[in-house]
Amino acid sequence: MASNGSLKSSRVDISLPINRPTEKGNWTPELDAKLRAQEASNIQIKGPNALAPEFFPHGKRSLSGIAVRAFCMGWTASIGFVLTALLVYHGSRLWRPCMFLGTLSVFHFLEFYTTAAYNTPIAYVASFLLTNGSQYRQAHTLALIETCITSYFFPGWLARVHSPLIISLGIVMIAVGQGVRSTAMAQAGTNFNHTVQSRKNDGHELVTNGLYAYFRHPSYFGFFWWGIGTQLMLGNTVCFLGYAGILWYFFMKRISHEEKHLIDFFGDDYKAYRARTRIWIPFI
Ligand SMILES: C[S@@+](CC[C@H](N)C(=O)[O-])C[C@H]1O[C@@H](n2cnc3c(N)ncnc32)[C@H](O)[C@@H]1O
Repeated sequence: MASNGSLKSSRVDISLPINRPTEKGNWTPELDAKLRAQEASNIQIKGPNALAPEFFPHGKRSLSGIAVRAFCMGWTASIGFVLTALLVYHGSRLWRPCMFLGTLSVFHFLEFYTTAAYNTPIAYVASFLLTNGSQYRQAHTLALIETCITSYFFPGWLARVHSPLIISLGIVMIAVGQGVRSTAMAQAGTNFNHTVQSRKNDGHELVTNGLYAYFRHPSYFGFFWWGIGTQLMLGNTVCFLGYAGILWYFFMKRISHEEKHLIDFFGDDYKAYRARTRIWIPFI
């Protein structure tokens, strides 16, 4: 590759796999060509051949940035779960923060993985959802602090309120929530976007099959119960109440906003879909 900085010389030959899922039903040769062109133009290159930032209108796709994050997620999850097993085996209460870090790493890895596998053109560094707003980071930091404090300083109290039944319930909620969310992202494919769309994109189709036949917002259902499950697993009382309240309020607002746009996009089809499905988050 020449280093004169011209756009032509900075072209890289990439052939990231774009799923051509005939089962998604909305795949046309035109859409395929458009997505491939978009993908090719959104690879971020560093150094003298770098494209200007305006070539990345939807966020960065730094391949090195993605590789580093995936590597860190893998290591954190592995160390977190191995330490959890060792600490539980030795009767230490400090398995909780390790398990939390492992669970968070799996969640953020799967956010990127499902996007990359089922909606390749919009798989950017941001798809890990690590920069999901300061309140999101604060919530997880507070949960980590609460579980460290209660595990270390209040073992007697924790032993009374945090029974194996509650821990098991939390783990089941995490597994179900994570499974539903990742499956929904896979089934919605190119119709799924981490950012609520206010304009209908070409090829955006109403998804009403798979999990969407039973849940109107399966990825939100999954995240809501996953989040509450993490706090049950950790034995956090303050953050359990905080997560439940904040997540409920957040999804209540978001769903009402998202559905207004979906009615604009799909009209009576969405109204009929809305009438026959439930969200399965209490009081929403
Ligand atoms: C973060 S995704 C969440 C999707 C859905 N609310 C869920 O929980 O699985 C947000 C995007 O999905 C789109 N979306 C939501 N429900 C949809 C459906 N049933 N069919 C197609 N697109 C949908 C919205 O237009 C929005 O841009």
